[in-house]
Amino acid sequence: MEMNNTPPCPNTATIRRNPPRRARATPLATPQTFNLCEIPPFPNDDVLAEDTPQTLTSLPEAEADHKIKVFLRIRPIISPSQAPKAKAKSVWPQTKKNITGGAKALKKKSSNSCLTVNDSHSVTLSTPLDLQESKRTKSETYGGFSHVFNSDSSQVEVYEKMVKPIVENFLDGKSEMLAALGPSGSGKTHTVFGSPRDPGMVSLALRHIFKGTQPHGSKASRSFHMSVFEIYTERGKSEKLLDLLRDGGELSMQQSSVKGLQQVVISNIEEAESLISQSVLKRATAMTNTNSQSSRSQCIINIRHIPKKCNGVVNPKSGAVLTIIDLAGAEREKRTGNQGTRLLESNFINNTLMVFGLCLRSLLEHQKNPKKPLQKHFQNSLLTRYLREYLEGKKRMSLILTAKSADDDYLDTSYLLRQASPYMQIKYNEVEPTNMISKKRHYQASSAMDFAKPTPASEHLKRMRFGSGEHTVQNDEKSVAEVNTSKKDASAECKLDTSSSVSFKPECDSQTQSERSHIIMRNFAKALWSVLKQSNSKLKAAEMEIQSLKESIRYEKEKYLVLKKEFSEFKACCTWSEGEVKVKDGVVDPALNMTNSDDNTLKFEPAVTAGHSDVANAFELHRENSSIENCQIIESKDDQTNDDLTCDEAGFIPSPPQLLGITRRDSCSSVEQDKEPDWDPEASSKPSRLDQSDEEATLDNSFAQLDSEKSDRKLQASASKSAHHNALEVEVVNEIPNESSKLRINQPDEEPIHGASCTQLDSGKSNGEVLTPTKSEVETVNKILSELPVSSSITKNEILDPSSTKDVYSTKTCDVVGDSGGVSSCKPPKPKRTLMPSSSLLSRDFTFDPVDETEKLKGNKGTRKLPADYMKSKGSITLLHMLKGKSNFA
Ligand SMILES: Nc1ncnc2c1ncn2[C@@H]1O[C@H](COP(=O)(O)OP(=O)(O)OP(=O)(O)O)[C@@H](O)[C@H]1O
Repeated sequence: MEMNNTPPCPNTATIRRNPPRRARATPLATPQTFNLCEIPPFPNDDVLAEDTPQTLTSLPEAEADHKIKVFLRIRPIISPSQAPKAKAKSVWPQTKKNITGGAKALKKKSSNSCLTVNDSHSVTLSTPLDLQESKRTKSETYGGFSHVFNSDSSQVEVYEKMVKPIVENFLDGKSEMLAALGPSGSGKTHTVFGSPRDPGMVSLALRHIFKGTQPHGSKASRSFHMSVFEIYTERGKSEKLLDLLRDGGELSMQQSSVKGLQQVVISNIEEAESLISQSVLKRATAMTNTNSQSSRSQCIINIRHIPKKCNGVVNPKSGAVLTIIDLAGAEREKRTGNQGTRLLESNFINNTLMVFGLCLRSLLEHQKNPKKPLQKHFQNSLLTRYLREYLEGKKRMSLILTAKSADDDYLDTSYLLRQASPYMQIKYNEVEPTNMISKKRHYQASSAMDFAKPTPASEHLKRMRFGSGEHTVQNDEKSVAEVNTSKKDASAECKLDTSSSVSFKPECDSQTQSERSHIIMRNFAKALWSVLKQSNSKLKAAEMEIQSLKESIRYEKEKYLVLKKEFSEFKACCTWSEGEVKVKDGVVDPALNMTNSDDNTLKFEPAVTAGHSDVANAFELHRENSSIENCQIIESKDDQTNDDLTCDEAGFIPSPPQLLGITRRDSCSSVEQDKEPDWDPEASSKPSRLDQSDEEATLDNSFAQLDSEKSDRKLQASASKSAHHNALEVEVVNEIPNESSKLRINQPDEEPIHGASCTQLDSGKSNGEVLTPTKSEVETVNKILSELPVSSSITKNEILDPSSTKDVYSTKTCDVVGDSGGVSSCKPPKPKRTLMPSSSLLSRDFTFDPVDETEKLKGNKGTRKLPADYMKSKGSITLLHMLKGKSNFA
């Protein structure tokens, strides 16, 4: 139906008013003389600012700043009667467009609007009545626009809200791109270029640029260059580039760079508007059914700032490019009715716009899902190749969507909104820093000067470029063309002397060195600052850890104090009385401290420790009148620590080996522990017999008990003592049969020969069997007694009768001591400071044969059990041997 109503495409003709194109001569670059100015201070504050720009600005604003801005402008509905008027007013220089044809072609439009502005950021697209049957939805709402300009919006309003921020960013050194996108006749060209009476964004931006630079006197420090070119198709065969500036010709593109593009220096608004009007006249346009002056090409306007060198330092506030693109409108064949060349142009335009949209869609999908690779759609058209960095999100880009709101334009508007509204979600991947842009431009300009004849200095400059790649090289070439174009302009500030030979002044070298140093220092400061931040975070973490450790230490200290207090309280619970040790809770620390009281009673101050609950020791050492020394040690069978006992010099000092010599009830007596040691006279009066078999049995029993009750250490010590004296027992019995006044010195782990304790042991084993000395022993004893000069009081029976009240050895000891010390023979010698073991008592009076078996025993020191053959008779033989030695000594 629409096809039938569409008028046939008029015979349109593309008119170009530009002069014939001819090849330009290869430009020669010349060194540029730069004015020296003051070096800006190093931005320490900016580099070392603690707050990043993201933190300074609010998050939504910062996030929005890194997204593509999409604006929507709704063209007013133009009635057919207004069309000629509008046509007459809109175009600056009237071209030879087929105005009449276009006017005729203008179809009578519906006055109904399908597009309603909800607010400044959203619109609602309503389906026209004639299409509601075929459409599922009656209306669609599109939101998220940076701003929606309704049909009443003026150019100035659009500029203020859309382009002005872009221009300000451009003046601040940020590259920006603004592209007008929409269907044919929607007002793209009107928005971009406008008319002399109603100038568009380009003119307003130029006015802003020069208005803003003039008051600051920045004419000397800022230089703006402009280049305008178009991408068109010639009969739909191929894409071509055309420089729209005067004397501009065909251009070529390598990668993403346009070769041979003129860049004209513009110093004021008049010059700039003159260039713009010339470019518009030169641009290819044609009359279609939808637009009497439809653009047939993609027009690209670049306003670039080439920074001037000031003492070799680029002004960081400069160096950016503002790109404004007036895209050709998408056309539907049904609407335009294009045929022939127009149809080919229409296909080219639509294809270019499709590639443009594919690039943006691929970028959006790639950003949503990084695993999805970024498609290289940009390679499919010159436009997208040129805009590659923008379409890859590396530079800032804004889109102005122009839409027609009439019901007849519903399909075009719906397609535009559905296609372009997702673009507002695109983010900039990496935006070139301001300073880097300026430096890059500077290097491009520097390279342009050295283009004709590369010198070592120029090679040095190339090496200094950041992110150097083919694109940079191409930009250099582009800059060469631009710079060489600008030299033709008389008003250019930096005129290039083409006649002069190419040379690189040392000044430039020093300038580049200074710039390089500047960049290095800035980067170093940034790196240092990042390191400091990391260190600061680590330091904070370490401080937190230290704090937690302090807390734990404090807790442990408190715990320690509580335990200490409990310990002191427990210690206080242990009461001590003279001459005895009372243990509470059954815990006594075997590490006893002994003190000598005034009444010569040794007190043991046990240190109570945990883990000894089964220990119940009571030691009592009592000394009376310093003449009689009684020592009684009551030891439980669980005692395992009596070898730790010590004694001060004033009294009895039971060194560990000595204590081992004290009679141990568990080994030599059957009396129960925890009782006052009872001396069983009956047991002591029992006849004992020195029998080898019994001795062996007794020894075995004794060792067996020791093995089960004593530690290895004590056993070794005992064995050592027994090795010296081989089972001696000395017992001093007072006249008064007081058990507490008994002094027993016994080697429990050695072979007991005489005495009550031995009787006890023997009784346990032999069941009362009477032991009778052998004949050889009797003879030996008689012989010895006969040789002893001081043993008149000792009879054979006393020696051989173990049941005698007086211990033969005790008596013998008394006699010996009495002889040597002049003390009564019935009393023991004055107490020594140390309690010598039984072996010591004998060894101090007896001289031993060096070839004694004791030496042999040393080899068995530490063994639990002596050889059987050795143990059989050594006890008695050793005793006799010692007695013999004593007699020899005497
Ligand atoms: N906002 C507007 N106010 C008044 N007139 C407008 C407005 N927008 C567009 N026009 C008029 O509409 C007509 C078409 O506009 P324009 O040529 O700018 O469309 P276009 O999108 O550039 O079309 P094409 O893509 O075919 O070049 C022009 O005569 C223009 O003056």
